[in-house]
Amino acid sequence: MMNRQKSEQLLQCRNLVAGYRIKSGFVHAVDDVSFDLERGGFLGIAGESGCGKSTLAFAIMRLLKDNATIENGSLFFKGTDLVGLREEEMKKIRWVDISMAFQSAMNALNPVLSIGEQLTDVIHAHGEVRQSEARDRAIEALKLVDIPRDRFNSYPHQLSGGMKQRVMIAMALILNPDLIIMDEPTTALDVVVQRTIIEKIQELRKSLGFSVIFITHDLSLLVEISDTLAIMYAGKIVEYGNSDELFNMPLHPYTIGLMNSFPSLTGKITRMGGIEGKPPDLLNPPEGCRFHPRCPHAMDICEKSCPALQKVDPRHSVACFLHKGAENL
Ligand SMILES: Nc1ncnc2c1ncn2[C@@H]1O[C@H](COP(=O)(O)OP(=O)(O)OP(=O)(O)O)[C@@H](O)[C@H]1O
Repeated sequence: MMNRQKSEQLLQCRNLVAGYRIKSGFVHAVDDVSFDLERGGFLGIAGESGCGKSTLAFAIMRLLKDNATIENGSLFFKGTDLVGLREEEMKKIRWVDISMAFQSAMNALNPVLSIGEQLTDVIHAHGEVRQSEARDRAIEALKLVDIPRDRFNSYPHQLSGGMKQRVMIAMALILNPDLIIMDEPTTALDVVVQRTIIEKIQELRKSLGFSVIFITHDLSLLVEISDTLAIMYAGKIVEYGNSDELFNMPLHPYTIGLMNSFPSLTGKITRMGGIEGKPPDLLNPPEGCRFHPRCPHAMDICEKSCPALQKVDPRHSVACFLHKGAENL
């Protein structure tokens, strides 16, 4: 992973459509989503619960639930479209090139296996490796996240929540992937532990060179830690771009609503608020812009037509008719 060119694209998601088939129809969880991720980059994806963040993450891993499908679009990872890959090919990429730290470490770790066994299992599952070597690599991975080797034989219940989460990160790192997807990795932890873990992730990212997609409902956290931000609303990216720029000049009324609801940059946030109403049912999303029923600036056109994500400058895009034509400024 050394000597990478900073501007090289690692992942290009194009017009991705994914969702769930249920008796009453199709749940439009990810609808025409596009974004880019550079090697070594840190993309934050924010949005309220149910807006499709986890579906997007699992679509990239090709680990969608049985009733879910990718209907359209592409996911170019190092030039290969993951969408078209057979499962055997995807198995060679999953965990090796792209790994994931799941939402809740409490449930993701196997309670009856020691953390050492769980880490070495990942290594053995992806190649012929002697037990002693797998053990050394597992201890090394634990060391990266500041877990001492004498914890190798500990069971998950013997560890604190923060330690379990760091074990999950060690597991995601163990095969030296290019991309780690983190889905609410610190949400269950208190603020101090959360901050320590995020600092650790940033430090490792700089030394090892992997890229991160960090998914959370906590936009105030993302603004601090991401290079690039994507704001999702009801299955769509409504605003996308450089984090500082988006923070200093949010354009979409939804992003502005989220920014206005920050309690503090360091305080604990339990849920995003500050916007009247609730997100739509993705089984029957509203016509036009999906945010229009909640938007304080909705115009006639917003009810009829869905605005495309358009560049307002090279590092900032928004999907909103209030900014239609802004690309010509
Ligand atoms: N197995 C399923 N069958 C049908 N619909 C589903 C299924 N799983 C998720 N959904 C729906 O898909 C939409 C997107 O869900 P998703 O979990 O991706 O959102 P999210 O933003 O990650 O939310 P959270 O932060 O709560 O995890 C929601 O409307 C959800 O109800």
